[in-house]
Amino acid sequence: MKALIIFESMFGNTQSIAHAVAEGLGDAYDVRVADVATMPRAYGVDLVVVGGPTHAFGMSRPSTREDARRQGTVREGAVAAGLREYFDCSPVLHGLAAAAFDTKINKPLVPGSAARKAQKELRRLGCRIVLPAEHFLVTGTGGPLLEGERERARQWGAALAQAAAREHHSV
Ligand SMILES: Cc1cc2nc3c(=O)[nH]c(=O)nc-3n(C[C@H](O)[C@H](O)[C@H](O)COP(=O)(O)O)c2cc1C
Repeated sequence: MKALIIFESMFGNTQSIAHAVAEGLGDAYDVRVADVATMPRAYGVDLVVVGGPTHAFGMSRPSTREDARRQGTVREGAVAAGLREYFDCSPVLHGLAAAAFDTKINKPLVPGSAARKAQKELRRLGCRIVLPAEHFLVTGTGGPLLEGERERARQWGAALAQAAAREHHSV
């Protein structure tokens, strides 16, 4: 079975979580981790996972990515496109198993989530959500990740593989 993890990441934190989720998916899947900037096609895959940084309470926009660039050194190509632009030009993904995650600042009182918005887009495209949107925390805008978040992401990936397998058997 094939899984595609599509990540958006300005400073590398969401990228790191994407790779940890890939580790968690483990042997059950042949996993490809792809930068959203390459506009990877979710064609011929059994599971798609999308992840991005929370910007201004939701998914990034060109203006928030420019803001990120003003705040630090961003990954090459990261300003050009994000999950929002990916969804805008994605074909329908009817019945595809899917899940979303984000990274966000470790401040409980700051609301909003890129993953919840991404999950809504996945549903709009016809995906079946196999696990609810998950969040991984950074200590500041540029990171680093909170201690233990990479391991938690690996566990989430493993839980995702199990949930998708249960669904697969029940249809
Ligand atoms: C312009 C901008 C807006 C942000 N807005 C939020 C926000 O609304 N809520 C939040 O929790 N974090 C916010 N953050 C922090 C990002 O979530 C954080 O930079 C991101 O998780 C780091 O991941 P990355 O290294 O993959 O880009 C914002 C960061 C930037 C640059």
